[in-house]
Amino acid sequence: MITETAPAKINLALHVRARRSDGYHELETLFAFVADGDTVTLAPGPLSLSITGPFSAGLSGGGDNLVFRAARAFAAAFDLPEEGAFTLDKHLPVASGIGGGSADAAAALRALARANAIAIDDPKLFDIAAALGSDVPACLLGRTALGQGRGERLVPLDGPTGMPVLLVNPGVAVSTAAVFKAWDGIDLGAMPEGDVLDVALAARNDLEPPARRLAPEIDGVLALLAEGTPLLARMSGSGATCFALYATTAERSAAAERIRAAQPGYWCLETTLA
Ligand SMILES: C[C@@](CO)(OP(=O)(O)O)[C@H](O)COP(=O)(O)OP(=O)(O)OC[C@H]1O[C@@H](n2ccc(N)nc2=O)[C@H](O)[C@@H]1O
Ligand SMILES: Nc1ncnc2c1ncn2[C@@H]1O[C@H](COP(=O)(O)OP(=O)(O)O)[C@@H](O)[C@H]1O
Repeated sequence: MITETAPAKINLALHVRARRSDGYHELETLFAFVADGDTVTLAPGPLSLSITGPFSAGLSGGGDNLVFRAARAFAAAFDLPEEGAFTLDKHLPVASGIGGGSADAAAALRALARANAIAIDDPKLFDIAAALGSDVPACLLGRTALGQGRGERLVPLDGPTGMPVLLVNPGVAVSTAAVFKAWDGIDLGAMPEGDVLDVALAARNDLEPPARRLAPEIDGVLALLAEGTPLLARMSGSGATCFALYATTAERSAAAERIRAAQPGYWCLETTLA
């Protein structure tokens, strides 16, 4: 059996630069990953998927699941039979801006590559990933990177590994397509260059205003995160999950404790940057 982790992605910053004629948007985004997420396992057998874990309810295990889509695309690209008994242990909230589905697809591709002795940096794997979703190539790379294009053009960067992070989700699913559609079309400018943390601090998430209009619960999450002592508090991706970075684990734990007491229904994950 092969086990692959599917860590949550966060967008330390996300600048939307232009609407494209193909329905996507031109981005500049700082991708980072945390130490926790879903887990995908692959055992020999016919193609199947079993979903366990705290966020398994409400997630379809049918053919449209990104794990199945990844397995079918892998088989087609490498001319192999469609097979593999997958288990997905789902710990990340669904449709929440932290790329859970994309991470699962990337983990399934990594597991299949290992099972078939295909190099993990095979360019064909990145082509499959890009066809599955804009965030899947970044999840396949799995390290801090600048993403351009619709997110698939990647430049690896050295990030602040080990930095304490708190993720908070208010329990509302947000549609990525709807948030991009609600973007006002105004290009607020390029992302600066330099040290990842400095760039993140100087940059923005341009999807925050439209996401906040669609899901006002995000306002409450950002207000709670701002009350502590974060180095940076911001929404990730198209939301509704927000993250905060801290200098110490004590500051992160104090913030988590305060938020859990104020909003017991919110999902809070205390983790670190990978
Ligand atoms: C916003 C981001 C930031 O990392 O993350 P999430 O909020 O999904 O985590 C990504 O760009 C999401 O990537 P992903 O979730 O893979 O999106 P896709 O399946 O490719 O696209 C879903 C829909 O989002 C819109 N979309 C996505 C990416 C992009 N650069 N421009 C877009 O306009 C399109 O309407 C598209 O139909
Ligand atoms: N394995 C999966 N995990 C999560 N969502 C999935 C999965 N497979 C398909 N999806 C679908 O993909 C959409 C986006 O999910 P997700 O990747 O969690 O969003 P986000 O990137 O915003 O965090 C959801 O609407 C969900 O139904």
